[in-house]
Amino acid sequence: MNAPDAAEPVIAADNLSVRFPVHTGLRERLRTGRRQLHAVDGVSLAVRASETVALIGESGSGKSTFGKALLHLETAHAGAIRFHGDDVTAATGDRLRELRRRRQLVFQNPYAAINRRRLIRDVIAEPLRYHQLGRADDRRARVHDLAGLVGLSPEHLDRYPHELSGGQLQRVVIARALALEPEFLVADEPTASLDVSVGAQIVNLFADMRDRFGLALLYISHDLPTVAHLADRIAVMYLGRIVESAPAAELVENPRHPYTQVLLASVPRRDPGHRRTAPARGEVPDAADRPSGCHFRTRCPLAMPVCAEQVPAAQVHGEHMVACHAAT
Ligand SMILES: Nc1ncnc2c1ncn2[C@@H]1O[C@H](COP(=O)(O)OP(=O)(O)OP(=O)(O)O)[C@@H](O)[C@H]1O
Repeated sequence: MNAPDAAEPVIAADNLSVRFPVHTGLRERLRTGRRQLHAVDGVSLAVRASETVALIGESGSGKSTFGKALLHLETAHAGAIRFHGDDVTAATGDRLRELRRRRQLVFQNPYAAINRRRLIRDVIAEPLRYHQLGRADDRRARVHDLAGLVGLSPEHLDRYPHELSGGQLQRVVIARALALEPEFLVADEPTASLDVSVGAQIVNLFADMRDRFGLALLYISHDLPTVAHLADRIAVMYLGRIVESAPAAELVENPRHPYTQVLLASVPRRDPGHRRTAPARGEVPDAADRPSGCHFRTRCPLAMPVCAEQVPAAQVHGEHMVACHAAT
């Protein structure tokens, strides 16, 4: 077997789309036909080993749906998912089972991810038992190692979930996700239910685990300051589409899409000379009824007539992509 190519993404989405049916009354269905909500609309994104790509955007922009689609937890309606270059979009059976081992999810609420009636040691051992890995003794030793790795002490293992804090429980979920030595991890707002300082420790733990195991990490968040430190690249999503992506420092220093500028402007800056962009007007439109052309145009301070008529093409300058008619 050839050595893996470091530049080859662990996982890549090519023009991936996910749609959901919109349930409407019979009269409307007869008038307009069956409607669909385009939660993810032609998204292309790749994550390499030891790399963190952050996906940011307001609630409802399709971030979680995209992350789940990469893990085969939502069905892709169009486009492809590649794992180490292989098209795995239609994987089933043993291949899908193997892929499930190699790709894991940590999501927002650790309480919802854990069976409350099991001891912590059994929670962490679940995937090892499910995939029938190792003998009972080996699994016991492995659970101890995993606990140490994520900063839990051996005493935590003989407790029940309700005896642990939110931060400790999120460490349990991370240990469980790492048990099968995945190559790709989706972290979906993993600090959203935690205090700021505990959340910061969890972010550091993700960075540690990424570096130690060479994980490809997709980190989903609506919090730009958090991801600016953690991520190598940031992609900004709005109503199903990536509107801008760039290396993290470049995106923060030189945001080119008005939506990214608005997201950054809502973050307090220490620099007193910093000019604030006007906040985006109004609410995010209904995802089942997106504006024509550029979906952001109804809230955009720079909107022009062309924005209603044409979907902006992706402009690529080096590693910086922006899809906006007004971006120069
Ligand atoms: N199972 C589903 N059935 C129907 N619509 C769905 C389903 N899951 C998500 N949606 C819709 O798809 C759109 C994208 O949702 P998604 O949860 O992916 O966004 P998000 O950016 O992750 O938001 P949040 O930060 O609130 O989780 C939303 O309009 C949501 O209501």
